[in-house]
Amino acid sequence: MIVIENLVKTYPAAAGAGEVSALRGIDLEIAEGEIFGIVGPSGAGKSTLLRCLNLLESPTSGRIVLRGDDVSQLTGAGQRQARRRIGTVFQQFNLLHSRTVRANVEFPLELAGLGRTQRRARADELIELVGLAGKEKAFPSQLSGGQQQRVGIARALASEPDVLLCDEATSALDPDTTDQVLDLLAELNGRIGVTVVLITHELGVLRRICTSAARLDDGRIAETGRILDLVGTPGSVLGSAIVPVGDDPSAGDGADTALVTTIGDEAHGPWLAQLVRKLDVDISVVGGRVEQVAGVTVGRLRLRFGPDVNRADVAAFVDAQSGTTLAWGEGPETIGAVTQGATA
Ligand SMILES: Nc1ncnc2c1ncn2[C@@H]1O[C@H](COP(=O)(O)OP(=O)(O)OP(=O)(O)O)[C@@H](O)[C@H]1O
Repeated sequence: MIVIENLVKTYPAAAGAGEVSALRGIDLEIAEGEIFGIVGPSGAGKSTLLRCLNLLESPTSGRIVLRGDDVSQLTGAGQRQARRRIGTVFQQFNLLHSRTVRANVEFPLELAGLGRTQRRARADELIELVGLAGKEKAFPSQLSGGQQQRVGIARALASEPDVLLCDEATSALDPDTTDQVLDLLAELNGRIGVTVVLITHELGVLRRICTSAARLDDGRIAETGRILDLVGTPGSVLGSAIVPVGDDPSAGDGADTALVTTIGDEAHGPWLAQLVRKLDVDISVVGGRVEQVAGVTVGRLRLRFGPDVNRADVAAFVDAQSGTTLAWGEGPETIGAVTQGATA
């Protein structure tokens, strides 16, 4: 659906002091029907990437290919047409306050030159789709934040885009409303098949609805993959952040420690008791967490082993369990400046 090739964006620095490299060569593929999360610390380049994707900003070099068409070098009418293929949902909703809900949703259709009857029919259909039937004549100030964001989503869908780009779309909402809006995005993805790309600093967003994700760091893609693959990859910073177990209270005392990750219901059998019985080892559990990730139960345990543990035997035992991976040591660095979020 979207192929980004060696995307570079450089800005002139303030007071003519050289250049700022916001994107340093991004390569990324987003498949049709994905809910794709892009995370990273402040200044990593998330907003710049989003502005390049919705064609508000021209890349310095590189390509953005949308369903086979290079959209990064377009200008004028071609660019305006391509913009309609990408709907954007904004953090602060960006609604027109003097217009009703219906008129807000109709706005992009007006710009596209659609007739009144068609506009109204399409707007009302979208308003119903986002769960706001009956609110057509309300003004944004008469709606809650979550309802306003539903209007923002309906408006972004008005021109039947290939992709819905969400720019921190739930950051201004409370945790319950965040969950409702995320669930709506997942429902729309399932019902109308729209590909969703979410820029976020909330790991809870990735856990709740994303199928794949990328971590941006200093203008580069530091890692990317299917969410459950990242979670099951020992050493994945993003995987560790999605299911964190906290710091090891006994770190640095020389004991053998390991992180064991279990993915899926099959993996949640009594493997720990069996491990202790089979290898006759002493194990302390010094951290743990169970989360629903992309609708699947994921568990992570931090284990501390007694002296003289045979690592090869433990690794062989864990390897033989389905959906289970093991990584020796305390785990990767934390992601930094990304919040866990209240959402499940
Ligand atoms: N218009 C601009 N002019 C100059 N530098 C810019 C401009 N926009 C962004 N930058 C710089 O590019 C880098 C990436 O910024 P960007 O806003 O894309 O990061 P971000 O990951 O979205 O951060 P945040 O999470 O804080 O919004 C930063 O160093 C920023 O200062």
